[in-house]
Amino acid sequence: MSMIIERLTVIGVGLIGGSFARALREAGAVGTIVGVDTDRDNLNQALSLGVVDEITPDVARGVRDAQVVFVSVPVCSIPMVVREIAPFLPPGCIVSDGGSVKSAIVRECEALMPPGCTFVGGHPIAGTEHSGAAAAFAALFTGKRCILTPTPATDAGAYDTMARLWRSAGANVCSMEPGHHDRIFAEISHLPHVVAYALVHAVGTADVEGENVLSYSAGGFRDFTRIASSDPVMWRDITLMNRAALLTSIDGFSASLAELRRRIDCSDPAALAEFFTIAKQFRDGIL
Ligand SMILES: NC(=O)c1ccc[n+]([C@@H]2O[C@H](COP(=O)([O-])OP(=O)(O)OC[C@H]3O[C@@H](n4cnc5c(N)ncnc54)[C@H](O)[C@@H]3O)[C@@H](O)[C@H]2O)c1
Ligand SMILES: O=C(O)C(=O)C[C@]1(C(=O)O)C=C[C@@H](O)C=C1
Repeated sequence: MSMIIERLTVIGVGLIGGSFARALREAGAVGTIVGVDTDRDNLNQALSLGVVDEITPDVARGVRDAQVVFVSVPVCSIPMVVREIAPFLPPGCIVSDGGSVKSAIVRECEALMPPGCTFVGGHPIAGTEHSGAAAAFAALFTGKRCILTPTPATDAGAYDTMARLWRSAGANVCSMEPGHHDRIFAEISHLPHVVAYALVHAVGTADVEGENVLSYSAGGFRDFTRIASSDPVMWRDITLMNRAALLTSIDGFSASLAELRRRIDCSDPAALAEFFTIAKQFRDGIL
């Protein structure tokens, strides 16, 4: 793989920013990688683990001479970080992100770009429940989707550079309108996380004759709730930023749960088997 850019700055060297850095280095797609993070311990760890080549807590110094700045912090902080770096961006710099919500970020960050610089929204559809530079690994994006969310304001060359970087990180790149992205991921990603957190909350506080119910958890509960171990700040921000679409998804889920409850309450075997069969067919179809 040939080099695509000489200098990349990653702001937020956690699971996603660190994995992007590791994957690009392994592919030989970047020269120097600079890491910026507000968590000094995490930043030092990123350097000692070889995730990045240089570190600084100072964003102005961090973006100096960067061809691409990749912002990978919790979604509500992304526009704030972009506002902070905007006066220091070198001419022609591309700013991109890995945030799980797109409409508000793309709208606000595009408006913050100085003349000659371009914002390209992005979202890799891969992750784990772990956080920080130590959790980052190069293969995270291999064979996974990365959605870019260009608008009429997006420079074609900048889009092409981000698409090439993500492909060299192993991802399959596609593009999507930001609002459409947010409605889809409210259903397929944000709703399951909210349901998993709610389920663990309910079972964790359930009182069955004073027993610690969680101590009886087995494969089913553990498989279903892995994602409830994800970072609370990341999910606080996602639910706040995609509030409207997520509330619609929660209403759809509540109706589905209410319908299942009704069928259980009626002790109707055929209606229950039908409900479970339809859900099983959907689930088997994605394996
Ligand atoms: N974890 C996933 O499964 C996943 C998947 C796809 C996209 N994302 C998105 O990627 C982004 C990062 O998530 P992550 O899982 O890598 O989180 P993470 O907690 O592993 O990393 C985020 C890093 O950002 C740093 N940070 C926070 N605020 C900062 C600021 N203002 N300036 C500089 N650094 C700051 C934190 O110290 C941390 O090291 C989020 O926007 C998230 O929505 C996450
Ligand atoms: O596998 C996980 O732990 C994830 O939650 C990853 C996951 C998801 O599949 O919903 C979470 C958030 C993202 O924005 C993209 C991917």
